[in-house]
Amino acid sequence: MSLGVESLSVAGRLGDVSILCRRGLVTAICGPNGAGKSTLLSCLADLQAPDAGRIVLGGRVMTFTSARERAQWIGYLPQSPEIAWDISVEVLVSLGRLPWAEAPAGENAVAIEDAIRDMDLEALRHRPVSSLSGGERARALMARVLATQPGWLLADEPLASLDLGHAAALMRRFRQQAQKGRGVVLVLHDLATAMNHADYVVVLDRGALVVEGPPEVALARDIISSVWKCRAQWLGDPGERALSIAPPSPVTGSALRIVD
Ligand SMILES: Nc1ncnc2c1ncn2[C@@H]1O[C@H](COP(=O)(O)OP(=O)(O)OP(=O)(O)O)[C@@H](O)[C@H]1O
Repeated sequence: MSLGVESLSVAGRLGDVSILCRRGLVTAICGPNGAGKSTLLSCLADLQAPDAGRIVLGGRVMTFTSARERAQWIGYLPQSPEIAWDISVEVLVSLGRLPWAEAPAGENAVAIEDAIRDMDLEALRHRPVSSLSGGERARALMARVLATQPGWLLADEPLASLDLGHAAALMRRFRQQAQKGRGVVLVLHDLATAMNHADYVVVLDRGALVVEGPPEVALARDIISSVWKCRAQWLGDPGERALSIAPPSPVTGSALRIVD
């Protein structure tokens, strides 16, 4: 089943964008600051009504009978999530099971434990969220989304606060989620992560769709040059690529890649 938008417009932010994401795949949405990535993701999450166009799930206009049903289908991690109460990590993660409150208690407990383990939060489970570092907090919020086990996982810059090891581990989790048949859609600034870990890449610029396709097509150096205004070069082998950005003066380049 696919999730996408058809001719979507949000005044001043997105214009006439159409894309289709597929379950079982990791889709990355890339683009410079202000390109409309977060706006697109929040529309896919059904949290923002477009001015024109439609959001489609399985080929039909996306409609849910209740907020609970939407939460069962769509797990969403915003770019700057807020935590309203100073609860413990374990309680925060367990909130991810609210959409499945009627599921057997054992099933909910397993989902919560899996999410806590997957995000390396065992040692922090009893800590109040106010005492966590930025990256620990980000992992706890991601665990809450994973605990829901929704049909679609939508995450806006999920790696932004994570160290290298936790970022690599989270990308492995996203891959596993896709292999379980879920749809995974990530806003990513790190183009090497998108190149190495996404199956499909959507590039936005100034509210418009520039290109979509396999990473090597959508993130080709001429596209990086025209969209990000950088002279860039891919190094290494497929799946382990690093992006070298040419400096303004011919001194040195720099490259960083995350490899499993
Ligand atoms: N609430 C809002 N009201 C008006 N304009 C907004 C609002 N939120 C975002 N915008 C504008 O819409 C455009 C797209 O914003 P969006 O947050 O979707 O971009 P983005 O691609 O996610 O950017 P970034 O990489 O900086 O997070 C930007 O020009 C932004 O300034």
